[in-house]
Amino acid sequence: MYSSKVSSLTRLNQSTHLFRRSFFNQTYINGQWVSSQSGETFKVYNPSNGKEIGSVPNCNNQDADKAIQAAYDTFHNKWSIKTGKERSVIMRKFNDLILKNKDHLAKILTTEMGKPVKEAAGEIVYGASYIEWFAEEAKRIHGDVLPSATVNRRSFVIRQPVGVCGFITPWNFPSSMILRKAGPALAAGCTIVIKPAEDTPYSCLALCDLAKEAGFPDGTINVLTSTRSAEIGKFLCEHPLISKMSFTGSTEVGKKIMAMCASTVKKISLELGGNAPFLVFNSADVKQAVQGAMASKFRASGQTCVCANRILVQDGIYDEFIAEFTKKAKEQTVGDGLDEKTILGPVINQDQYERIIDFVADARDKGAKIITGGKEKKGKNSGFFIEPTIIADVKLSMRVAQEEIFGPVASIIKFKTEEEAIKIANSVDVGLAAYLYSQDLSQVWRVAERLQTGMVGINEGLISSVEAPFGGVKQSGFGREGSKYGMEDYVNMKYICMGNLKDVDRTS
Ligand SMILES: NC(=O)c1ccc[n+]([C@@H]2O[C@H](COP(=O)([O-])OP(=O)(O)OC[C@H]3O[C@@H](n4cnc5c(N)ncnc54)[C@H](O)[C@@H]3O)[C@@H](O)[C@H]2O)c1
Ligand SMILES: O=CCCC(=O)O
Repeated sequence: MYSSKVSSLTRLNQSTHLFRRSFFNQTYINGQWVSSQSGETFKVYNPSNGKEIGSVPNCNNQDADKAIQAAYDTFHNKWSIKTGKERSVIMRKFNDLILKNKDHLAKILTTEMGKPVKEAAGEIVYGASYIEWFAEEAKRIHGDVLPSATVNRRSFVIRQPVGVCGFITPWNFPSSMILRKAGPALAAGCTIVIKPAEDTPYSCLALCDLAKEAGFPDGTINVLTSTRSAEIGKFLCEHPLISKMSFTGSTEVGKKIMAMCASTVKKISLELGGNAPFLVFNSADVKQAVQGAMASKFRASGQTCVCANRILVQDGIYDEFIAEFTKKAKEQTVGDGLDEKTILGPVINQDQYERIIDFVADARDKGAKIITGGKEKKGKNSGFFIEPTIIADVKLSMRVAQEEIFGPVASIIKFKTEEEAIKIANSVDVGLAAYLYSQDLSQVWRVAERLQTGMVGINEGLISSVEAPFGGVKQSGFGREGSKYGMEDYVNMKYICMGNLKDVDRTS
């Protein structure tokens, strides 16, 4: 298993030299490792130390066209014509290969993205779970027989793959955001063209090598590593041979994707930004709430779309919650994700680093209290580290309350009544995840049903799992990834009407 080009990956642990060489320096189109037709490459850096990891091809529209054409041919001639069971067998093998190489993939992920290697291994397992789940679902893409209003007719619904799918994915989950889309797409019989985030192309390329080993036909999975996001994005969205775009990233870019897809009326899924409210009521178990807040806020150094962004705490337990939360936050070890002791890695890059530091300054200037942190951990040129930060007495006018922080900064707002908390929670134009902590069962249902989000965690800070539908409402997008609902985004429903059935026409 895991032979040829990637054999160095299996030796990842043995020396830094081999480790560095195991990062692919070509992209993957039509089953081949290739350079860009532009002849250009771009550099990728490790956010823990600012050092260059390597270079990958800077693909252009010519490369994109080649990848789309390969995906189109493979869709029609090889992948969609397999039975669900045949696709399932290959997907199952892909899942097994990912899990077998979990530790190697985790190190690649940590090196390019920064999250601690244990957390990265968790992401690999999480991503693989979508391949495993949808490998099973591939065998269950059922149709329907509908009751017909006319005796000499029979009506059916069949569900068919949408066709070639374009994926544009973010850097914060370089592996699982791709696999979460690839699971249902591949199971349905679709082929894919992926444009991974420019900060983190290596996890995607390593997955392709495993996909080849698993036996996907050439052209089933294609990758465009590129810094030309806007150009390639437009090309994919407007290309007539692409039937569906699935985008995970910011709301700002998601709106552009939606507008660009209008020209060819593509099916789209948008998994966009959040601004999760985390409500802690007086009846909550405070220790449990703090544990949930730690998990939700500081996962991936605060760089997840479902991270608690506004922590709303009721006045009766406000001081107790802050004291306990501060104690736990101070215990976090910040550092290089490859160091086993690290709990919090760096943030992704200089822009993100400066954005977060500005958020803290804005809150401080407007009168919030910085309880702990708020500072860079080391010189920013040697890694983008930020201490876990807690800001109390946050007002709604502050940037930490209005915008998605995407960093290890917790903003805490005091509230008095349930009505006030719900009003604040729903006051933003996005609605991905929300959390609430309460031991009052009636309150739990009252509040959960009124929160304007696609997902709600009750007395639970980590809610993502393959069995559950992941997705948002409002400007957090639409479409659902994972679960029994996840296949719907990758199939078209076709109604088939069979008429003039003489032998069943009871009127003749
Ligand atoms: N809802 C979810 O499931 C989910 C998951 C992860 C991240 N996110 C969101 O993603 C954001 C952070 O990720 P990011 O900074 O990579 O987001 P981003 O929108 O800047 O980039 C996402 C992807 O879009 C590409 N891109 C950028 N500009 C583009 C353009 N004009 N046309 C086409 N593609 C373009 C990028 O290269 C990248 O591959 C946050 O807002 C976060 O909440 C959402
Ligand atoms: O960042 C968004 C994805 C996070 C998750 O799947 O839990």
